[in-house]
Amino acid sequence: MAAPVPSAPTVVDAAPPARQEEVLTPEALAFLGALHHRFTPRRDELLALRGERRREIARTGTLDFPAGTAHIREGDWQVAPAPPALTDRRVEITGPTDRKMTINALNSGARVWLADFEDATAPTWENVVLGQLNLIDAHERRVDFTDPRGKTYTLRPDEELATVVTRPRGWHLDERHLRDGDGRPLPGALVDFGLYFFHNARRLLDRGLGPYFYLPKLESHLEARLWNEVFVHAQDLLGVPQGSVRATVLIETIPAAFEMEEILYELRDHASGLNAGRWDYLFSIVKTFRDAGDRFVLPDRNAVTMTAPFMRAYTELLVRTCHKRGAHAIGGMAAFIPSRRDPRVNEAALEKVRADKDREAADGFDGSWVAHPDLVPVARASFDAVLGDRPHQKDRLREDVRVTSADLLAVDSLTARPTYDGLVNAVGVGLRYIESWLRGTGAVAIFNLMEDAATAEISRSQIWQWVNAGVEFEDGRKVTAGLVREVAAGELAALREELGEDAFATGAWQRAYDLLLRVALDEEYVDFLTLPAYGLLD
Ligand SMILES: CC(=O)SCCNC(=O)CCNC(=O)[C@H](O)C(C)(C)COP(=O)(O)OP(=O)(O)OC[C@H]1O[C@@H](n2cnc3c(N)ncnc32)[C@H](O)[C@@H]1OP(=O)(O)O
Ligand SMILES: O=CC(=O)O
Ligand SMILES: [Mg+2]
Repeated sequence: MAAPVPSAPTVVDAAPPARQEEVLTPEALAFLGALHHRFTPRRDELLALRGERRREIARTGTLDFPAGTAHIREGDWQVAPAPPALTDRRVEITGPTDRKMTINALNSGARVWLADFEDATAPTWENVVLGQLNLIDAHERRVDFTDPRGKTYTLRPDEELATVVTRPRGWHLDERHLRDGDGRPLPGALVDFGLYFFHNARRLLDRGLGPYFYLPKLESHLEARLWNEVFVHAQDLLGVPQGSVRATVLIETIPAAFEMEEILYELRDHASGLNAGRWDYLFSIVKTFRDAGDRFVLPDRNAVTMTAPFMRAYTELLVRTCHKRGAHAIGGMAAFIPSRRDPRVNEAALEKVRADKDREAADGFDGSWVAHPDLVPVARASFDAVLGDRPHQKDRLREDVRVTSADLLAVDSLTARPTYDGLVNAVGVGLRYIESWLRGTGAVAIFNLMEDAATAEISRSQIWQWVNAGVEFEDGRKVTAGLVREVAAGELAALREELGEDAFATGAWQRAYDLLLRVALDEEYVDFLTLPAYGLLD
């Protein structure tokens, strides 16, 4: 008897954005249903495994390179050669997929655009559906747009456009507006991947490109294996040649830093690189070792730089691992945002980003991320200076790099301590970011820095960590839940004063305040702030 055909998911509780039917065609929904039927049970097991592993880390207080996969680390293998469009990746711009930013990013002069359904996007149904529509329209070259002021946006000629690499949501997030016959939501990761792949894979291949992805927030090589199985099955279902998909994996959790080789190995026929996702990485350190008392207490976020020894160990190991396996090593995001209004802020941002990109290029990275079009020339200059006409520097094997587990875990080598100002900043950033996210905007400039889901996770997790580790400031004041509430109430009152009653009331401030206190203070640490936040989103 033939296997039953999985039923297509249905859309529930969602006002349909214009042209939704072009994205959620019956065929596309059937494709999502097939992915969901086959892979969601394993996704669920892997999420449960994260919890088990975390409990084991809480028990042992440490992490190490897994003994069971030593043969992979010692083996002789390489990832598939990079396709032409992903051979020179010296500058990559990231950002959400709204229509204006889609055009601006594609036109920015960067080699790659990371089209983001993760850290930079609040996954409202409208953002999810219209983001996919904008990508389809961009690939169809019909994405022109006029803003409310009458400014028009059109795409540059093909050869000047960035290559699109789409980042689906992480494994942990569900898409509650798409449900199977039993009422279960589909994983957001499969929805974002599936819709992009279904609508664009063939068209991209016809143009000599391909369906390219960034994979976020992985915690183990088993999660990479699941992604690989999704790719193989999706390619089969659409009759697309195996190996068409290319994936760059973000190494942005501390458990994944111990499995870089294994992650590349699992994806080797589809892998095109690793990226050093520094912000989620810091969040993951706090989260993973949250029961370890004082040992993993990070100082104020702005005091932890990429030259801290444990951060450097992580990026050096990433470059070495990638180049040993023939993969690209892509650097991370410097959060300084240029200003077109304030030359002083602008110059300071350019200078800091320049230093960050210079260091990455000198360390052997093959390219790096920027958050804003005005930073593209800055990053390009840093990489041009090192690469010249070469598309990458994978021949720099960095065999000089030796990184031990102790190096990756040496957080206590930092001498800076948390400060009261750092607490005020964490509360202020957390509040402002969550408020923006709840209104549907997942990337914002706050205090001249780029803030997204990853950086906001650091803010709220640091507050949780400082309270739970009983941190004392230099003046002897202890970080308590009471102090955090006092600071948060002061911030909220100041915002109300600054914005005025009307603007304050039309924002989502009270909900943001309540949520921040919950995810920063609840005794039971919430794994991702976006999980409870999603329940408050349209
Ligand atoms: C930890 C991580 O995961 S990092 C990756 C995820 N985070 C991101 O991708 C953040 C990307 N960056 C952004 O979203 C934006 O740069 C922000 C929100 C930080 C700042 O944006 P704005 O306040 O609009 O900046 P600003 O006013 O200077 O923008 C100037 C122009 O550049 C455009 N722009 C700014 N950043 C981007 C971007 N990343 N992609 C495309 N266009 C952009 C703006 O749309 C604006 O266009 P316009 O002149 O046509 O209106
Ligand atoms: O996604 C990138 C990060 O730094 O987090
Ligand atoms: Mg991230």
